[in-house]
Order: sequence, then structure tokens, then C-alpha cells
Amino acid sequence: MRIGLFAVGRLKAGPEKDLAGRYLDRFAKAGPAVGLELARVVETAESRAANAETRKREEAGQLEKALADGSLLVLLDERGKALDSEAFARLLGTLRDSGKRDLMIAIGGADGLDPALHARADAVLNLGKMTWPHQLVRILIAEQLYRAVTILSGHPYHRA
Ligand SMILES: C[S@@+](CC[C@H](N)C(=O)[O-])C[C@H]1O[C@@H](n2cnc3c(N)ncnc32)[C@H](O)[C@@H]1O
Repeated sequence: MRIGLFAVGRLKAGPEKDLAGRYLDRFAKAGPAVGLELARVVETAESRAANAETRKREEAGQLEKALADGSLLVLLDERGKALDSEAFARLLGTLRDSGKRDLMIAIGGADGLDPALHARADAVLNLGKMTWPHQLVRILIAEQLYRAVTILSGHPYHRA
């Protein structure tokens, strides 16, 4: 399965990008059935100037374009469902074994994700109830993806 991370907003060179990159590299190397596309950057000068609803619709349109036909979609949202790392690994394993070729995991911008994406999503997950900036969310989900493949493969990185 190919797993893509879709994120709104550019991650500048610096410690956040380095740390997210480190976990994404480990993740890509750890699971034979798991590939990775780097996060897509969709923010433009126009989208920054637009109001929140217009901006969210535009971002959702760009995500829809980036989604392969029949792709699974998981959204990250603080109002989503809380899973522990083992349950997240099981979910990833189930999605991986579903026969679908693509899974996109989406992180919203400053205004969150458009409601139309929520209606189409296969799962909406949170990383705790607090609101994190998208830069940190990329690091958190990258680490959890790596942790999940180590759980699925029985690697000792994760100690429950
Ligand atoms: C700064 S937050 C946007 C908050 C926005 N006001 C909202 O109501 O959704 C940017 C993105 O980071 C992700 N995010 C932030 N905190 C999160 C959390 N606790 N769990 C999951 N995703 C989170 C979401 O994808 C969110 O759209």
C-alpha cells in the first residue's frame, strides 16, 4: 500500500522538518508493504488571502485532486476518535489488508479541514484533545506511523 501524508502549509527547513523526515524515513524503510509520498504543500498566496471557508474548500479541492481513485482517506482532527498506538497499528494493518492501493492521511491548515472531507473520510482520528500546530502534527503522525509498522512487525521499538 502507498501511504501519503497531505498537509496544508509549508514546513520550512529546520528542526521540525528534520525530525518529521527522520521518522518518515524510518517508516518508509520499516514496512515492506508500506511506501510513502512526502507531504504535499498546497498553500498559495490566493488561499492565504481568502476567507476561512473559501480557503478550506480550496484546500479540500486540492486534496481531492491528489487522491487516487478509490483511495482511503484518514483525517487528523482534534475532534476525531482517540486511538492508542496499538489500536492505530491495528487500523493501519486493516486498511493495508483491505485491498486498496492508496491511503492518504490529511492534516489541515490553520482553519482545519473542510466538512466535505469529513463526509468522505474513512476515519477521523485525534492525537489528543489539544490543538497542535500542523508542524508538530506532522512529527507526531510520522512517529506514530513508524511506531505502527514496528508494532505490526513485532519490532521492539514499541514497548507497551
Ligand atoms: C492548527 S490545527 C487547526 C485547528 C482548527 N482551528 C480546527 O478547528 O480544526 C491544524 C491541523 O492540525 C491537525 N491537528 C491539530 N491538533 C490535532 C489533534 N489534537 N489531533 C489531530 N489532529 C490535530 C488537524 O489536521 C488540524 O486541521
